Amino acid sequence: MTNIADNTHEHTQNQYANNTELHDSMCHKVNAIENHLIHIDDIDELKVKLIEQVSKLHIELNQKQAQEAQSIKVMIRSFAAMKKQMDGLHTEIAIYKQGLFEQQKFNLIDPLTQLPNRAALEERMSLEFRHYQRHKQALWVIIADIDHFKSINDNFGHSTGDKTLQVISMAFKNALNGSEFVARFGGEEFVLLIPQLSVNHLDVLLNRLRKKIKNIPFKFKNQQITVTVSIGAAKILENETIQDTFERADAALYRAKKESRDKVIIDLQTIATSI
Ligand SMILES: Nc1nc2c(ncn2[C@@H]2O[C@H](COP(=O)(O)OP(=O)(O)OP(=O)(O)O)[C@@H](O)[C@H]2O)c(=O)[nH]1
Repeated sequence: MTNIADNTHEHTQNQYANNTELHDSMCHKVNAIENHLIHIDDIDELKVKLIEQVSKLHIELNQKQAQEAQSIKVMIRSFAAMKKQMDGLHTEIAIYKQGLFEQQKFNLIDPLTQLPNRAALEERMSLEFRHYQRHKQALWVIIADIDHFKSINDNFGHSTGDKTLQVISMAFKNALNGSEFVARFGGEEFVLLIPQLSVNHLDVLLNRLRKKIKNIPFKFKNQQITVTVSIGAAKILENETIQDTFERADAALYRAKKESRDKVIIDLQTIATSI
């Protein structure tokens, strides 16, 4: 693009210099005609001189016209080349934008489970928190953790562990509707954000999910294996941050692990404020 602009600029400057030269020369001839008209009395001599000057003027006028036509041609060519380059740039920008968008999406997805990752969760938590501040609708933070997952890795290998994570991720994903959200927080831990449910409904939903996972017929090395999850849940309270809610859900999960595993515990403070 810069090259085209530079060439066009150079051409225009040259044309301007040539035009100025032609213009001066034509003015000179017009002056000469005036002089002849004033100073030559003999009609025949005057006629000869005038014909001479006018024919020179004709030639220069033609040159001027040719130069102007050439300039217009150069301009049209430059604009066409610039437009082509602009179109190319637009295409490049669109491809670049698409790549950036894909990259951003890629950066927010956990490659193993295809669930949103921890970065995506943090984005979503901020969004849900702002929504909560505006509308004060119930918002649940739920942390689920696979029980004794280390023993699956230890007994059946890391890739079996990976497959287990994929299957359980699917179960989480399929149990939720469009307004609900699940992310792989890390390792064998998942975080769910669920809006608007009452304590009882949430309890039913989470226990249904827990049982569904427990009933998945895992078979490793010809051995039937039951995989369970422990779940802790907390509802956001007035005047707390979503990080506070997260901490309470984590404490509830800790209790579920400690009490028996394969269990759902809803944070006590949440229950007290919901009665
Ligand atoms: N296969 C596999 N294992 C993982 C991955 N991320 C974390 N882990 C394993 O998950 C296991 C988690 O073990 P722990 O934190 O002891 O938890 P646990 O065995 O589930 O025990 P509890 O949570 O107390 O029931 C560790 O062995 C990690 O190596 C992963 O992406 N793939």
